[in-house]
Amino acid sequence: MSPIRVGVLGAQGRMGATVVQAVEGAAGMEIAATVDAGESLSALAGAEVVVDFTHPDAVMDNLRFLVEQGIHAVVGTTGFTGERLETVREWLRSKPEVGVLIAPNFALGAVLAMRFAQQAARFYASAEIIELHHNRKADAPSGTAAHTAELIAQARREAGVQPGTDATTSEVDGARGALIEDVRVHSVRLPGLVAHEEILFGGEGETLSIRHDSLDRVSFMAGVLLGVREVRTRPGLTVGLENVLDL
Ligand SMILES: NC(=O)C1=CN([C@@H]2O[C@H](COP(=O)(O)OP(=O)(O)OC[C@H]3O[C@@H](n4cnc5c(N)ncnc54)[C@H](OP(=O)(O)O)[C@@H]3O)[C@@H](O)[C@H]2O)C=CC1
Ligand SMILES: O=C(O)C1=N[C@H](C(=O)O)C[C@H](O)C1
Repeated sequence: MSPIRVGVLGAQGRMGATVVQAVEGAAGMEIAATVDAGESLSALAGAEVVVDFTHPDAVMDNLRFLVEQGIHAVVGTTGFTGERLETVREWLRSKPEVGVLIAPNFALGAVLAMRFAQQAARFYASAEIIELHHNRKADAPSGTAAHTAELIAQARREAGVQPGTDATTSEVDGARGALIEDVRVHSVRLPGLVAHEEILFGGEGETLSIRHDSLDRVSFMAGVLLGVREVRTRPGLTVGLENVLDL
């Protein structure tokens, strides 16, 4: 069988460079093209699957090009709102054979942590998230933390659980974090960190902490390579690696 021809968008970035190395070392795939900021997307025309780790401001234009060209896409770039996802679905209506996989986090442990948090949410009215990242990260909160908060909020809604009480009446701006739906998310940025998330639940006389640490960007690669292999057989939009892992 001929190797999967993979294009990488953002190939000189922290994630893109790691993806190029991973594809080069993987069986059954090869690099078809790499594109960075300021370069023409047309170089990707010969790729079967393109991996995008660029910037929230760039990713929608990239995706529109890929869908129009009939190229499957595996996207790790953050910044996907419900509205953006709906736009991608709209583009895919005229290209039903194209697969797009968008995942806020490709690390297995992060995907499991999100699923465990989703399972725990109906048992605990009070939940807060702390995400910790390197200080070169452009967006806050992280896409993973935002997605985790949405999953917790959705699980509570489905179970009819109201968010827990919080007696704060006086607050320095930002001290209680950002609200994603009804879940508070706190963002830490420090050199030395890679990507970390702690999901905290509080109940009667107990707390539950679910923590995941990516200590190296290699932690994302098994998920990205799985996505590259699977996206060709999954037409339409898939959001979250959990769907590919059948979790
Ligand atoms: N889903 C997941 O598992 C993960 C997701 N991410 C996400 O991936 C994204 C990238 O992260 P990271 O690699 O750390 O960031 P970097 O800034 O290191 O890399 C981004 C790269 O993309 C380039 N770029 C920007 N715009 C374009 C464009 N229009 N076309 C092609 N290339 C472009 C940048 O170039 P220049 O510097 O010149 O602007 C840079 O080289 C972020 O949104 C991050 O949150 C990160 C890790 C894991
Ligand atoms: O920018 C990063 O580094 C990461 N971004 C993603 C996010 O925002 O969730 C995934 C991971 O946390 C690393």
